[in-house]
Amino acid sequence: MPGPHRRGTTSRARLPNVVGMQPSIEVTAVSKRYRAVVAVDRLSFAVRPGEVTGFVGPNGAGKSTTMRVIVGLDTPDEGQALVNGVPYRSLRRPLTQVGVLLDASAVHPGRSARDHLLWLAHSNRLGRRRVDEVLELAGLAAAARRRAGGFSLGMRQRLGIAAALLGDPAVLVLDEPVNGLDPEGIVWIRGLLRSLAAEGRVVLVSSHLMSELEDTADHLLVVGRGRLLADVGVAELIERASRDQVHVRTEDRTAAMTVLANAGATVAALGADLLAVDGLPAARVSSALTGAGVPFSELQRHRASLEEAYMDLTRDETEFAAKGAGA
Ligand SMILES: Nc1ncnc2c1ncn2[C@@H]1O[C@H](COP(=O)(O)OP(=O)(O)OP(=O)(O)O)[C@@H](O)[C@H]1O
Repeated sequence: MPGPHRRGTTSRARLPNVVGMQPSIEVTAVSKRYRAVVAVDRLSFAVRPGEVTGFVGPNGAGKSTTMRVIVGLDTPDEGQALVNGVPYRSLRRPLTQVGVLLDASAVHPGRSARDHLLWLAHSNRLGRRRVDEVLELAGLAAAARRRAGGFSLGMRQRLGIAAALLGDPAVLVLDEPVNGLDPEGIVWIRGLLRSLAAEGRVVLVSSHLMSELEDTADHLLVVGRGRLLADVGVAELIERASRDQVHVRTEDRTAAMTVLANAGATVAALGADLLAVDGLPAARVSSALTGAGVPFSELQRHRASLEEAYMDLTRDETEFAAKGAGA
């Protein structure tokens, strides 16, 4: 069984690898084209330490391409990406500075999980003890000697995360780490990401699961068609999307709709006895209904979910949406 993440990822008290400066990722005016496709379009952002930053956007928005540029696997046509102030390719012993999970299947299928990590550790002059630590941390200790080729998707993800943590890096770039994890694994990765950030690390994590990020991320970078749509705190984005919508429960829906429309609100029915009211603060909704003698049992300001906030933001940017979806 996977072990819980109990006490951070390192026995060291402070981050050892970025002396005299904060760890960072800085992307400046990066563009990347593949023939006719503009995958990334003059994208600029900086990722702050001490927070989990979610990297989100519709399919094909350019997230993986951007992450590949950050870790030197793709060369941008324009612009630059710096990690801890330098291009990734000029880092010495990169595993000790940047932990990367991009493609969890990129493991020699005939090698055991432990041998895979030993090989990586050796290439970066890291000790064997750390290999056993990260196997334990990722819940793979019991499977350490099994061939990685026989691993499930979730186990491969765990192995990829173990590899990313091997060098105790101050910067983490994780593409869809939740992919394939079971519910226990999802809880585990959530705790792991939060504690990595709490230790002052830079944690950039792409995901399609807004519900996951709502519980995990502090900040969001939203991209669409290669461009930056938002660079915003999760709380602020939800607050913005919540607008001033008020939900009212009433037995007399028709009368309530008439009264509120006459008071200047836009009203939509959400259910037999539930209304969504836009354009009127809660106090005015209450006084209008009370004044007209329309009974109601509940009245509360609606808090948008991160999913709703995200859908608002990306509605026009979805390149591969199913025809008719959301219409
Ligand atoms: N090696 C490549 N060759 C050609 N086109 C590519 C290549 N890699 C990415 N693209 C294209 O670039 C665009 C951005 O792709 P990318 O994989 O970066 O998006 P993404 O946001 O990670 O998508 P998803 O959420 O589906 O993983 C897409 O149109 C994709 O088809």
